[in-house]
Amino acid sequence: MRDLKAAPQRGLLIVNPKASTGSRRRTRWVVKKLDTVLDLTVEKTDGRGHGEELARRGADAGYDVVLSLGGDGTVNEVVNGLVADGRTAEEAPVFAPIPAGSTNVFARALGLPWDRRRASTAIVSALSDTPRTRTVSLGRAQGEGIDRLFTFCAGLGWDASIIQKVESYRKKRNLGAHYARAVMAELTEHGVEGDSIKVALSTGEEVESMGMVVVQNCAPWTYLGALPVNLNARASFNAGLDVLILRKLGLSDAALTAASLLVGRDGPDGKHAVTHHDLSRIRLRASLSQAFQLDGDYLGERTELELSSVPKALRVAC
Ligand SMILES: Nc1ncnc2c1ncn2[C@@H]1O[C@H](COP(=O)(O)OP(=O)(O)OP(=O)(O)O)[C@@H](O)[C@H]1O
Repeated sequence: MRDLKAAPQRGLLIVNPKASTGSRRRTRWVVKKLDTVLDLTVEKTDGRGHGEELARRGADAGYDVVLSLGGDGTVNEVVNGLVADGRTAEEAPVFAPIPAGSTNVFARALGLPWDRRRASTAIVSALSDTPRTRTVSLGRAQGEGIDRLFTFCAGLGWDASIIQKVESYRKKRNLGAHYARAVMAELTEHGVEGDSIKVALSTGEEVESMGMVVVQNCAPWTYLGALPVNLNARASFNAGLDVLILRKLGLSDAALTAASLLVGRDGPDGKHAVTHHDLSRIRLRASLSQAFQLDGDYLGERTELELSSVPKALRVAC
């Protein structure tokens, strides 16, 4: 086990220069701040997958702390690189996410401020005199050519189709309006008829979803601006996975339920949607291939997936 040593620890900052709220000036500010407590190396990502490769190399090279400066896509890549090759939380470097995306769900779920300056200050304080870390769970998605960890959520069906649409709109500002537009577009395109997704829980229960299954490793599922969207409000880094299963989509009021869940107005009502808490495993089998998302990134279509909880998988400074 590699303990946090007295400063300066060796730190690697992985920067996504294309992250939606990043800039060279902001990166310089963060680097200067981190330099006060870390013997810091800075690396920039040059495209998809590079963050994972840099983090894996950083873990192999024995860095004490690896930080990301980017959005949740970069967080996902860096985390997958850090715990690659079966590294335990004790063997991997401590991780810290500095927000530079538009939503930054993982960092905010850890209690870090959205503002990167305030988040950097909190992380510097966590890494200073009395190193402060916590160990969090991760989720793992396996099946049909995928084996990846997720930090906050995975979804099959409607929510992933909506994320695909929001990504295609490309403009990152006014995310709330983009979500609302995507929900309406999804309703217009597919109506209220969802495809069947069979959900087998580690408790032995089996439930059928008509159109949407959202799995969370922590709460909230996402934010619309400052508003947390809590599909599974009890989800926690200290427990297994939580799941929301949309049960019926055959009626217009069910479509409204789905829409209001996705834009964060209401929690599940038990009739149209149910939730299950603290599960070690969830198996999904869809009648037709469905849109799939991991940590808010659309990853194509899948019919069969297994999602499992990896307890105490990663140490974070926050
Ligand atoms: N140099 C680069 N050029 C283009 N894309 C990159 C580069 N480096 C990383 N990426 C990719 O950009 C994607 C999105 O990055 P990230 O999540 O950090 O920012 P974001 O899109 O602004 O975040 P959010 O979705 O929260 O707004 C990641 O999947 C990553 O692989």
